[in-house]
Amino acid sequence: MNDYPVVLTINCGSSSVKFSVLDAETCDVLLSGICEGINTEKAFITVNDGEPIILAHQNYEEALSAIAAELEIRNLIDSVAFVGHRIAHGGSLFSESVLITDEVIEQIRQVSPLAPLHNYANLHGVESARLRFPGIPQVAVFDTSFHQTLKPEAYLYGLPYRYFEEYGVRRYGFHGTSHRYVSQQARELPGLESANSGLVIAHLGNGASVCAVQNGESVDTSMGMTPLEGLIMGTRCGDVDFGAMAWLARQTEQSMDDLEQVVNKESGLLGLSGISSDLRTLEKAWHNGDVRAQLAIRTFVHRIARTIGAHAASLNRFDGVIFTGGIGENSILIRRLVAERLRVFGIELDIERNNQSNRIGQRIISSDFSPIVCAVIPTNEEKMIALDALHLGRECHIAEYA
Ligand SMILES: Nc1ncnc2c1ncn2[C@@H]1O[C@H](COP(=O)(O)OP(=O)(O)O)[C@@H](O)[C@H]1O
Ligand SMILES: CCC(=O)OP(=O)(O)O
Ligand SMILES: [Mg+2]
Repeated sequence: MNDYPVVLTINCGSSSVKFSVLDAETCDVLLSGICEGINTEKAFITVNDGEPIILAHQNYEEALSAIAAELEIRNLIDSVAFVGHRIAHGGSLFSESVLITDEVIEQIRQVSPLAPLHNYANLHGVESARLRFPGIPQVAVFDTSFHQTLKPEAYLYGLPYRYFEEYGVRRYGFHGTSHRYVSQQARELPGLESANSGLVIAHLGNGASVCAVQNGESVDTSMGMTPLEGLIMGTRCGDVDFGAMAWLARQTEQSMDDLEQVVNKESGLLGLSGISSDLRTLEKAWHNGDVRAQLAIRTFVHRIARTIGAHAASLNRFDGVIFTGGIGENSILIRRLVAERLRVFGIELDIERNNQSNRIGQRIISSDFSPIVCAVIPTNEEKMIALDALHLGRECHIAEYA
């Protein structure tokens, strides 16, 4: 290991690659950035909230090359001692983070058809990083791990039980690294300090899910066997009546593969609005009076509020609603509209608190009279990934020198 080791975290999302470089001793963030607009018409990299730089190509390979170039400029490339990767789906093979080996890569590949928008992107990140940092311990941190505490009544579908027994058809849940981080951070907020608390966390990004956390453990979540179930997302439809899909298949003679493409890539905010999957674009259109953008946003909000309400019923007590993810952290409009739909719980936002910028970090946004605390907690999946990478990576170094 070199004198000033750092850990590089790579989080390949469905439309972005987030990365961070953390000091391995102090866990201070030395550098962080994001490549956005992957698989869209314009991709760019932003480092340390600086000016965005346009990328020549809008794919993951280009994003990873740009990240490596930024490390080189800052003489950090040779200091990388551990790499941590976000992997969306670990299936039933992985219930916790693991050191990446050829066998682990093969196992991740096996479950990848269950999260096609993510796991293949995640594996791209793993393969590029292994080439670039040979011999450096690389660790996989799974979105599904935090939800291993779900009870059968929360993870089973109402299908014949033999499909679970013979084919492993069950709900797994995702965004677990984010829900884990946010639920830990929530204990720093007034009113939510108790270890005995019930939270509903809404991770609203391009992918979106709700999680019910009782006493620090995930007890229910809106995504299922794949990251398609639950909320309406950027391009994913979320819950849809299977009967409707069967009817559509017969009417339009589309194959299962065609429809899988429709529900994953052509639906959600994009499909409803016909404009964009990006909420920033839709908010502008909303303010310009675009009817389809307004319909898409209202439908998105309806589903979020309904799902938060349903998840409250999975808790023993209901203390807080926490917003996180790109939309949850930044969209004043979405938080306001969701909270208006949750008045049935007595929830009341404070307008000024809700209007505060995400730059101030975690904050309460409910009024002092709200019986349920509402808050925004900026997620930090990178920190959780780095901590797991450090832990497992150090064990690996110790074993090497033993
Ligand atoms: N200032 C903002 N106002 C409203 N929406 C925002 C803002 N910043 C980001 N978003 C939205 O956040 C979403 C991306 O969330 P993010 O969590 O980064 O996605 P991913 O799932 O790719 O990790 C996009 O819909 C984007 O429009
Ligand atoms: C796999 C869960 C998910 O939807 O991730 P994303 O928010 O990065 O798209
Ligand atoms: Mg994300």
